[in-house]
Amino acid sequence: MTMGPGGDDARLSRTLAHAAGLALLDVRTGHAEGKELKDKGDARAQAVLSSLLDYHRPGDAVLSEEAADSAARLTAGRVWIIDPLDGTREFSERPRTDWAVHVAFWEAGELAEGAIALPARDVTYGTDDPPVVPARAEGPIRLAVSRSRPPAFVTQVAEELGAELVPMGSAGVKCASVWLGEADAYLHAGGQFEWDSAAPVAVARAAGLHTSRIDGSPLVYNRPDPKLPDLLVCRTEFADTILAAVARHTPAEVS
Ligand SMILES: Nc1ncnc2c1ncn2[C@@H]1O[C@H](COP(=O)(O)O)[C@@H](OP(=O)(O)O)[C@H]1O
Ligand SMILES: [Mg+2]
Repeated sequence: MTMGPGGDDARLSRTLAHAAGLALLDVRTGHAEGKELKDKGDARAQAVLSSLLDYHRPGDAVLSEEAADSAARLTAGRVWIIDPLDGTREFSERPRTDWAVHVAFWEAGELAEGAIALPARDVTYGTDDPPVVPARAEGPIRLAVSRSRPPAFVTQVAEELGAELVPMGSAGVKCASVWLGEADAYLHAGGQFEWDSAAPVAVARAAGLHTSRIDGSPLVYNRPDPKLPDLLVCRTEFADTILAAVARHTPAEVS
């Protein structure tokens, strides 16, 4: 852990996510629509995160959805993995609130800290103060799933489990729905990148949730190829049941 300007790494993750979130809210008050609004949001949030990281942690490497990748991160001991705007589509659809800023900190082989801001809901979750997962009410398993491109195999798994699908945008918001008790699991396959899940997975782990690939193997970050196409984040009591159901359905998205 590094203490420096901006506090320790967990505290800095929160500060960065919150600051980029304020900038995104400002962008959203403008007149831009559609692709122009998405592009402005991506660029502004990237600029805020990049300048704050340059100032607070000039020696650290960065992997961002919105910046050129550098091989330097593969030999670095400290790497920030950021998605300046996750749920870009939903960001451009005012007044939707299911979009997020992801800031994760990776150190020596493992996700160490992270924060995710949901600016339109005026809340930031972080490993510095992990969410407390509420007790579960009775009822069918609820699976958070992409609202715009739900993987076909998730529908098959849901049918087998008698589960309900809860569609929403943003990987981060779907993970948050699990620690908030609004869903029991976020199941995804078919494509994603490390920045889509790093910060939400760091927070989910700190909250005591199960996090893995859909074959049950560990999620590994800061690899040479940042593709990380599938994941399961869920309440621990459902991990075995969901992984077993997934194993009975070969996802076309990953076959
Ligand atoms: N099949 C796929 N291939 C690549 N990225 C995907 C994907 N499905 C989802 N994602 C990414 O995961 C994030 C959440 O998607 P969704 O809301 O559909 O669940 C989005 O990130 P961005 O908004 O940062 O691009 C989206 O681009
Ligand atoms: Mg994303």
